Amino acid sequence: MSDIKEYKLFIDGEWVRSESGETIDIINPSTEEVVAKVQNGTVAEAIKALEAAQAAQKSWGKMPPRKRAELLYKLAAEIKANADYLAELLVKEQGKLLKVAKGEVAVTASFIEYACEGARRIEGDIIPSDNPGEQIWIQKIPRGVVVAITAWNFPLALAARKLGPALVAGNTIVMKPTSETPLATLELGNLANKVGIPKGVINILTGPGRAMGTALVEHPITKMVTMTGSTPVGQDIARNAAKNLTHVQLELGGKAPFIVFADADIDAAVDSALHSRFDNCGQVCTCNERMYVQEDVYEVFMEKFLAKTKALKVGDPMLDDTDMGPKVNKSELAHMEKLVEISIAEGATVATGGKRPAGAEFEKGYWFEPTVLTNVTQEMTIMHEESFGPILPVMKFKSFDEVIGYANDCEYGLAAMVFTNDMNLIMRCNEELEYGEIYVNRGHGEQHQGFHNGYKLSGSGGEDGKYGFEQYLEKKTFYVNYNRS
Ligand SMILES: NC(=O)C1=CN([C@@H]2O[C@H](COP(=O)(O)OP(=O)(O)OC[C@H]3O[C@@H](n4cnc5c(N)ncnc54)[C@H](OP(=O)(O)O)[C@@H]3O)[C@@H](O)[C@H]2O)C=CC1
Ligand SMILES: O=C(O)[C@@H](O)[C@@H]1OC[C@H](O)[C@H]1O
Repeated sequence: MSDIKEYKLFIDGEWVRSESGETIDIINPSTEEVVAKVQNGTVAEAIKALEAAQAAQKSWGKMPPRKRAELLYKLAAEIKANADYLAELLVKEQGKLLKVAKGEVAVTASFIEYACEGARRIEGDIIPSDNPGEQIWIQKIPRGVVVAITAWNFPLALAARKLGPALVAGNTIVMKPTSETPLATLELGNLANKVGIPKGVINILTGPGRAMGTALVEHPITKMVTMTGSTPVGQDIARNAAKNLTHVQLELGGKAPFIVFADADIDAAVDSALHSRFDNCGQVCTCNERMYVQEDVYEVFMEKFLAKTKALKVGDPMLDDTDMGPKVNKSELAHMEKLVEISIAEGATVATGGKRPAGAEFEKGYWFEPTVLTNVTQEMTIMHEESFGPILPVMKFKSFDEVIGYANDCEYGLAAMVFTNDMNLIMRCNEELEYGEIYVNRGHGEQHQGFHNGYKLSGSGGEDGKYGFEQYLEKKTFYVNYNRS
């Protein structure tokens, strides 16, 4: 009897095996071992989950928001109570460092708790009409059934980022985590049952994104799709959602510029640049994807930065002194190797890294060295294509206008990072950088009360904070005429 756990589909509060009779292997990126199996769900099961969510939404949406929040606070508490188990599951399925996985579990709970704080802030409007004896009421109501489709880099946190506001607002949810890293997300089903969240409010499916995802997006029961993932898939979802003009919220790819002006605190900039590129093996949507250093400080900056990059310890993500784990899968590793090959062919120099690390411990697993590329030009592929991995091209620049031109020369518009102590420069960057999220004198890292909002091909709608919460609510306008003389 295999001791590899087989997860089932979580539909209407029950765990069910897929009618497909097929499963998907979940691979540990550090060892290439199969750590679990999940159902290769079918379109019919996707529709069954939507129907369960629709049925449950009728009573869930009528529950006082505070009552909904009480249940979700309990879910957050259970997530924290199972932090070690969930963190180790994330390490096994995604390869992230245990210390980062523990952080992800904490953020998962806090995403839900933050959403719960909004339960008593679902506010509408009462507006005087132009007509005598008449009022205009604008009410905020749940949309209905929300479909949440998530990526593999922070799978549990991304699920909670959507589940929290969706459910507090009175919607029910069908979640389709990525086939790469669904395990920790599936565990939310057990915790939901444990705290008494009614059957059908949360449904969790696994199966091929293209088939199952499309079925979920196109179905008329679906009243909103919230998705985190790549730009091509986000565009696919937008096209498919158009069939029913379903509301979409898309958090997609990025190519964040990291700009260091001559007056910057160099040591602070070096540390932020290092973590904003190599944390989570560079698999963060707001990562420092390309760096621009003003020529006056380029040498001193690069000497410090390369020394710290070379000192990063790649290895077993379960060990506390490890700085970077593996890429999530084989194809992502191949993408790293391809990007380095293209960069060299286009004239770049590998200042450090650029290949799989040597050593017996790296024979299995999707390992790649922290890599810095110099002698790059703005026209090179690496300055435009998202790597979403531990590869950092660095360029010198002379003037403000030059670097702003480089930074905005991009099809993405999610995040940018700027280091300078000159307030005039800070305000000019704020005005001229075409990015939805700008970090000044610090590395990346959103906060729940902010607004995670990508311009251009980085997304549409944005999430987090009060503006993200609003997306989960529909508005109903009510003209009340009592002018009866
Ligand atoms: N802006 C942000 O906040 C973030 C952006 N990202 C971006 O995500 C990308 C990496 O994540 P990755 O998981 O590879 O992204 P993908 O776009 O490949 O997949 C994202 C999700 O979409 C599903 N999916 C795939 N095809 C379809 C479809 N046609 N219709 C509906 N759903 C579909 C996938 O399922 P399956 O895996 O089963 O195919 C997965 O659950 C990077 O580009 C990164 O920049 C990542 C994190 C945050
Ligand atoms: O999705 C990402 O890459 C980031 O938004 C990341 O996801 C959850 C964490 O809180 C964010 O840093």
